[in-house]
Amino acid sequence: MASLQVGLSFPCGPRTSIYRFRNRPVRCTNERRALFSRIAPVYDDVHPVSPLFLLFYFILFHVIYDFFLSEQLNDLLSLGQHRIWKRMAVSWTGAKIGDNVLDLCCGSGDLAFLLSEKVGSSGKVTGVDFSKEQLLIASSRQQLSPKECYQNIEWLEGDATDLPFSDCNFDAITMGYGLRNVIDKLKAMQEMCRILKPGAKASVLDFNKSTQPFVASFQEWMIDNVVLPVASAYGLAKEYEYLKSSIREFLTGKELEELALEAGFSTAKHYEISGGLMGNLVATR
Ligand SMILES: C/C(=C\Cc1cc(O)c2ccccc2c1O)CCC[C@H](C)CCC[C@H](C)CCCC(C)C
Ligand SMILES: C[S@@+](CC[C@H](N)C(=O)[O-])C[C@H]1O[C@@H](n2cnc3c(N)ncnc32)[C@H](O)[C@@H]1O
Repeated sequence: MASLQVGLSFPCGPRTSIYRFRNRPVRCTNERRALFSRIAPVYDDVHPVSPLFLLFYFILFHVIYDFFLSEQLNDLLSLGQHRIWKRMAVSWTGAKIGDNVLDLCCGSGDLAFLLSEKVGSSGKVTGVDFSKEQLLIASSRQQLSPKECYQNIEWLEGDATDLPFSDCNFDAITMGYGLRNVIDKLKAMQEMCRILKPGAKASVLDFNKSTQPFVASFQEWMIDNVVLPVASAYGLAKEYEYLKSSIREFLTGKELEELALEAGFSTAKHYEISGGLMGNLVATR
């Protein structure tokens, strides 16, 4: 699979790069990419100053948005719980110092940064996402952090269903709030299985599609009455509206376990988190 580097004039460190390796022609996939790119900050590209200043404003805007809006929004909506859920997802991978690990659908990089702390400077983390806007935020967060180990992260633009890695490559994979948004979920799981080393784990964190009517109703009530009103105040109502239908159309824990086995994993266990509102699939190759 050919990898073609995108010419981004972004002040990245020597080990930071963003690659593009394939455009997916599927309209629906493009729509989802557009949705996540809209959630990433937009900026005014008609500015009568030099390209260097433009770049500066662009980075500043992304950083401010990321730290003071995006982060706060998920913190607010989950009462800070999403940080704990993400730490749990990383722990479940069993990643350790020196490992070569992957964060699929990395978005602005929360899980990749946690993985980076686990594997240390002797390890390597790759963050893959199909939204360039999300990757730019991730990259700017990396550049602004004083943490030395974060220099072990590389960002790649790509599709979870068609990954540019050889077989048996990674010691662990995380995927946070990604699989629910992927159209061909079996293909994504097959790709994860293919690129993991034998015995290595994929940890897939997402909203849980509960089979208990009370939990499912409470989850929907929270989305309608807490998440949507708060997201509206941030101008993101449309983007968050998509949450409820995507959870309804998602797979239950049992179905996720079956999907992982069908994709070739040898074992799969789904754990419910926070009373069944969230879930984490742990699949071992
Ligand atoms: C970080 C979180 C979700 C990421 C996320 C996933 C998506 O699929 C999206 C789709 C469209 C827009 C945005 C996203 C998105 O940000 C999880 C935390 C954020 C949630 C919005 C909070 C959900 C609240 C729960 C329903 C109830 C929480 C109860 C808690 C124990 C207090
Ligand atoms: C809700 S965000 C989650 C980001 C991050 N993992 C987190 O937990 O904060 C979902 C991300 O998945 C990405 N995504 C969705 N489908 C994808 C696909 N088929 N291939 C690559 N990335 C995808 C989106 O661009 C978005 O950044």
